[in-house]
Amino acid sequence: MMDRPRIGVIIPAYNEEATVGEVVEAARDSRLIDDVVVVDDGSSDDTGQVAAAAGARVVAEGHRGKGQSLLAGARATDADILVLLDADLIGLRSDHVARLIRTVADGDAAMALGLFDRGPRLNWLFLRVLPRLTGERALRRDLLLSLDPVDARGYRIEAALNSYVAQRGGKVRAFVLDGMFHRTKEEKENIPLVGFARKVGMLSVAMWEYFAYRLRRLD
Ligand SMILES: O=c1ccn([C@@H]2O[C@H](COP(=O)(O)OP(=O)(O)O)[C@@H](O)[C@H]2O)c(=O)[nH]1
Ligand SMILES: O=C(O)[C@@H](COP(=O)(O)O)O[C@H]1O[C@H](CO)[C@@H](O)[C@H](O)[C@H]1O
Repeated sequence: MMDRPRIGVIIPAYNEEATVGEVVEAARDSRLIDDVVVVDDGSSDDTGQVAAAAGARVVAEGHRGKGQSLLAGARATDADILVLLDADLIGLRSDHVARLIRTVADGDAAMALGLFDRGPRLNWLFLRVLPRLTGERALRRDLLLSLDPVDARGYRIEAALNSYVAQRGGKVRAFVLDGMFHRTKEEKENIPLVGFARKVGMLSVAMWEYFAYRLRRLD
């Protein structure tokens, strides 16, 4: 019988003590997981302690940005397939994680994308019309590590992966993870306007790179 692929979960986390524990627990509840790595990206709160208490392996090497943290997590495991999860998710369930894994493990797609549940109207828009920049995805570890680290920096990594996989003819399967959403930046910041400004900054980078990557080939 062929050995089954080893499955690793990589969770980049920057000051996510409020939610990282539940995300780790949802990942560990899925019997398919061999390794859960939280990359503490220089948090000033108890993110690392909360993640370790929930049963994750914690990698902490200072603050680098989201994309660089995901790559550090991918290098810290020998899993064949990786599930990438944000640390600020609310309502994540083990069956959500299992669906992401099975989509790739069963050969149905090279990359699976799990989108927030924003309600029927917005779900259609985010699934069918808008760039699918979700942080919840599954793909082979060697595919992620073959992306040029320059293209993986910060918030551009999702846009880069979308183009990188598409340019290689890889199939992408996207679906809504019912009932799942996240703590928004407005909720994370003491001053909601600061959170909104951070969100605009993040989306500006992601959207700029999304269109830039569509215009050039990623090696
Ligand atoms: O410099 C950063 C910025 C973000 N993140 C993590 O990347 C994920 C998504 O980031 P964010 O929450 O800023 O994006 P949003 O969820 O608002 O789209 C979260 O787990 C963050 O903790 C990180 O590890 N380092
Ligand atoms: O899901 C999305 O379309 C965007 C924006 O979601 P919100 O407007 O913050 O609810 O959030 C994603 O964008 C970032 C940049 O690509 C990713 O890093 C985040 O993980 C992802 O949540």
